[in-house]
Amino acid sequence: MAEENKGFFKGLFKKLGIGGAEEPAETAGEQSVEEQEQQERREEKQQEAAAPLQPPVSAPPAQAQSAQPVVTPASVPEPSAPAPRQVWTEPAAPAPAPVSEPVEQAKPSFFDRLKRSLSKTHETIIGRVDTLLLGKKQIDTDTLEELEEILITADLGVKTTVDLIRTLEQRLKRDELQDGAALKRALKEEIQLRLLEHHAPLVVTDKKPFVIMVIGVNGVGKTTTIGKLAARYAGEGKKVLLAAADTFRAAAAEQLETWAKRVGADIVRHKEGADPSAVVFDACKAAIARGTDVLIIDTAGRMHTKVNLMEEMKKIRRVLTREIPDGPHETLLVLDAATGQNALSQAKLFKEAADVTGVVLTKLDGSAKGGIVVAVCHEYALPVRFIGVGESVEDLRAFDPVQFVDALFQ
Ligand SMILES: Nc1nc2c(ncn2[C@@H]2O[C@H](COP(=O)(O)OP(=O)(O)OP(=O)(O)O)[C@@H](O)[C@H]2O)c(=O)[nH]1
Repeated sequence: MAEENKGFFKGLFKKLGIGGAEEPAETAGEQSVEEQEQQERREEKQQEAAAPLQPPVSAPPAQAQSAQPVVTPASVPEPSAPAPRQVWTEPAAPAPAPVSEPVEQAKPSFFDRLKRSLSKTHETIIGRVDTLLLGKKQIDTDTLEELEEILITADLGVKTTVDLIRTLEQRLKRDELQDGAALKRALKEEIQLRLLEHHAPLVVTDKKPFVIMVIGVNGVGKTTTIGKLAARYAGEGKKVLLAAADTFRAAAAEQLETWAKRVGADIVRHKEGADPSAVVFDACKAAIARGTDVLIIDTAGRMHTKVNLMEEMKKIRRVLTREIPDGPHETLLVLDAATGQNALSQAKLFKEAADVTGVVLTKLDGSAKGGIVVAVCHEYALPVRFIGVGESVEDLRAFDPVQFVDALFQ
């Protein structure tokens, strides 16, 4: 071996702390091919043994401490064994990417989720408005006429659209709509104003129990909404009782029971087909006796005519007010936003039949008909209390008109 190589190996093994046993055999002449191969294999093994000890440089400290896929003991070098350090001069191989380590993604904010949920509605309204305004140098009455058509077909409702266009015409006369951007700004402001006009969040007072009666046709998301509301109030430390007064479908009570267990609420339920009023009666008694804070009543939505609906509602109210004279404190109508104009007809029917005090619009996620929020609110002067943007508990949110319009226009 050349003299400088010997020096090099000596230095190397000294650094590795391996000692003379590992030193290449001192021979008078050159190493044999076999010896060289053995030497190379030894060095490769040393490098392999050293590599897993390299900390994954890219892993942030928090992750390194978090629950990681457990490394089986077999692959962990003995803690007492002197760990050979990797010092070989080969270009350092990048540390293996920690592919198996779950990278904690920052949860998108609710505003981002709302924006995503409204993306189809955004396309239906704002996308089409943008196309209309593309290259337009001047805003005139023709532009507003075309805008009117867009808004009506985007489920804002005829009454609300006509009202919006009239206001925009006045603003046009006042020279406030010089260009497309100004028109878009004005449209946003006017929609926001109409939503704010009737806006009122649901305030659960300290009446014991505070009674929320939930109504709406089947399939709109009533039971899911009740479960989410129960989770919200139970999360605030309130004692919640659910009344399964939708006795037409066994699965409805079961679904409610699952939610009750999940969120730690009480439930009163009868057999399938029982009288809904009897369930309400028992639930009221139980709520009073147990000192319940919030009593939420699920009702069936299978009354196809207004007369039936009114009769059923009257009966439930009669029983309820006998036990809790000022109840229900909130009659919450659940509407499926994805049904567009149907939701609007339901709002009309239920408002006349059931003294609705607030609305929940569910399934805004993935629907192109989110414009219905504006129509329900403005046309029927009903406050939208909550919106549903998905199936999980955190997907029911108190409605915020400013945030909603911002998310819609962005
Ligand atoms: N994507 C989405 N799905 C929802 C939302 N709210 C409810 N759902 C789903 O809509 C379906 C119907 O919901 P339910 O709560 O059973 O509706 P319901 O009005 O109680 O129906 P009945 O019990 O038949 O009267 C379920 O699959 C829910 O998970 C929402 O905001 N977004």
